[in-house]
Amino acid sequence: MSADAAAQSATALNRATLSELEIPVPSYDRDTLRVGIVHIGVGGFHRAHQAMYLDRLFAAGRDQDWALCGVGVLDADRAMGEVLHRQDELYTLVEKHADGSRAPRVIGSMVEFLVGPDDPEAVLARMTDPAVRIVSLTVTEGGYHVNTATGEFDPSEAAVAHDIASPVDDAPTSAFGYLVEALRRRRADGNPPFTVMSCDNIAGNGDVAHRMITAFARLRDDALGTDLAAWIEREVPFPNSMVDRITPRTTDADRAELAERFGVDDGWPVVCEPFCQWVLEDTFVSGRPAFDEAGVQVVADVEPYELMKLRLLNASHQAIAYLGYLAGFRYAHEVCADDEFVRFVRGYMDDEATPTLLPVPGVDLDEYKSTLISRFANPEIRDTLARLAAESSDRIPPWLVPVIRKNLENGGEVERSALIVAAWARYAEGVDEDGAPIEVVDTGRAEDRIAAARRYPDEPLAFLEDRSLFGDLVDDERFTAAYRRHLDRLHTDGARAALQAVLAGA
Ligand SMILES: NC(=O)c1ccc[n+]([C@@H]2O[C@H](COP(=O)([O-])OP(=O)(O)OC[C@H]3O[C@@H](n4cnc5c(N)ncnc54)[C@H](O)[C@@H]3O)[C@@H](O)[C@H]2O)c1
Ligand SMILES: O=P(O)(O)OC[C@@H](O)[C@@H](O)[C@H](O)[C@H](O)CO
Repeated sequence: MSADAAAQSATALNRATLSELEIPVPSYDRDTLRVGIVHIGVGGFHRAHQAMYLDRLFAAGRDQDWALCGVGVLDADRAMGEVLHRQDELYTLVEKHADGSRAPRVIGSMVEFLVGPDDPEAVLARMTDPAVRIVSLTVTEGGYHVNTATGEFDPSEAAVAHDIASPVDDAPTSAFGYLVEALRRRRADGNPPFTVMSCDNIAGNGDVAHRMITAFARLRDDALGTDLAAWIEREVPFPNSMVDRITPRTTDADRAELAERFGVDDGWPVVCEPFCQWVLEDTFVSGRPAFDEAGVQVVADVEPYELMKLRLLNASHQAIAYLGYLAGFRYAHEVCADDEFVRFVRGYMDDEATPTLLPVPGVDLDEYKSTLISRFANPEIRDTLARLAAESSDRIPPWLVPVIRKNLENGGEVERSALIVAAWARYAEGVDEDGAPIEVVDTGRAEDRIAAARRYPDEPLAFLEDRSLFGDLVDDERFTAAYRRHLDRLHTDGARAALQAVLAGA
């Protein structure tokens, strides 16, 4: 049967067709689930992670009053809304194993999806329902509006600026706008607040959410003459968490494969690696699902785990992304099939990232790092370097710059980190080693990064001069010497030679 024919004969996923499917489907009665969590930012990751853990709990007959209502606050989220509405909020999660096998399963833990721009009052009504006790977030690093130079709240984005100044009756347009207006209404109604549970890749994600959301509320208090910020500060918990599961963007090939191999016609399945981890701090105002019974590690202090993950996994993704792209690769697994790149990444992990970590209870770091390399090398995941190289200004400053600063303070090594930063600068020029254009994706920063990168060679440190991204790294002679040497080599000899020089200790 041709791919087209297979797709046409596949069964469209929705509640009426569940019993016809030949893959695992929810074994629980979704009609008895009740919404207890609103999640803002329903992309691939949330659907591969938190929604999957809840599906596991429901399948075990637990906690049926903690079902999910997904919310999108951006116009772009309409596309997800259309697919999920058509499919009764069901979707397929496909785990891709390195041996080519697949573990697909229909996830049923989301029972409602609301698009903010279409019906803001419906979103607020759900968020103010006392049955909702958690609002969770995956709104990307940029969604927290942190000024990377000062670490303070940056109110300049249009949607946020609108929500700070608008009258109470105006519809919110940003995630923070919805959160703070819902909390205001709950307090006015005499109801307890909800817990705000960030699941983004940010060190101290709960603490950052806490500081940014209260700063937003303070500015709104100033505009409206209210006193909500102090109440939020006092009453709303913001647990920290470390979240992990490599979830690439869904492609048409993924949709076609699901139809051909498993007979399921799903408009927006999620594909991911088999590995999954969630380490969560136990601070909730009105309870939580028994996440720990679904495999979540509930701990008192998340910090050692999140530093380990962000500095070993996410910063290594940055190492792979720019150098790998410039060397001609397009996928993470291709880079990790190359011995020189693997030695480089492992060297960064061992000699630069690891000395900056805290002791991590119960984790063998050597094994963790080896597992990371094999996860990156899974050829079935097909994680694109373009995904890993996007939004660099939100990623290098929080993940790699703290490693560099710590090593500079302690006399530690910075050679590999300096090459990673130089490779970002070279990549940001927007032209690859064959003269082909590179699409530099860096929301709100791309133009400025490209312009700074292109000031090379006249001003070799121009890219580093932005203190909002790099702090005072540009003033450190040891770092700038390494950075300049690597940047020169990237231009004269290319990414592979620059990497080989570091491996050779040159
Ligand atoms: N994909 C992964 O491998 C992975 C793994 C661990 C953690 N994460 C975390 O999850 C986040 C999302 O990743 P994804 O793969 O789901 O991406 P995605 O592009 O599939 O989805 C992103 C979601 O965030 C929403 N969003 C983006 N900017 C927003 C903003 N300013 N305000 C409100 N909503 C906003 C989008 O509408 C969308 O629903 C990442 O940025 C990261 O912090 C991702
Ligand atoms: O999703 P981001 O923007 O936080 O970062 C890109 C990747 O490093 C990230 O998505 C990883 O795949 C993920 O953190 C693995 O758990």
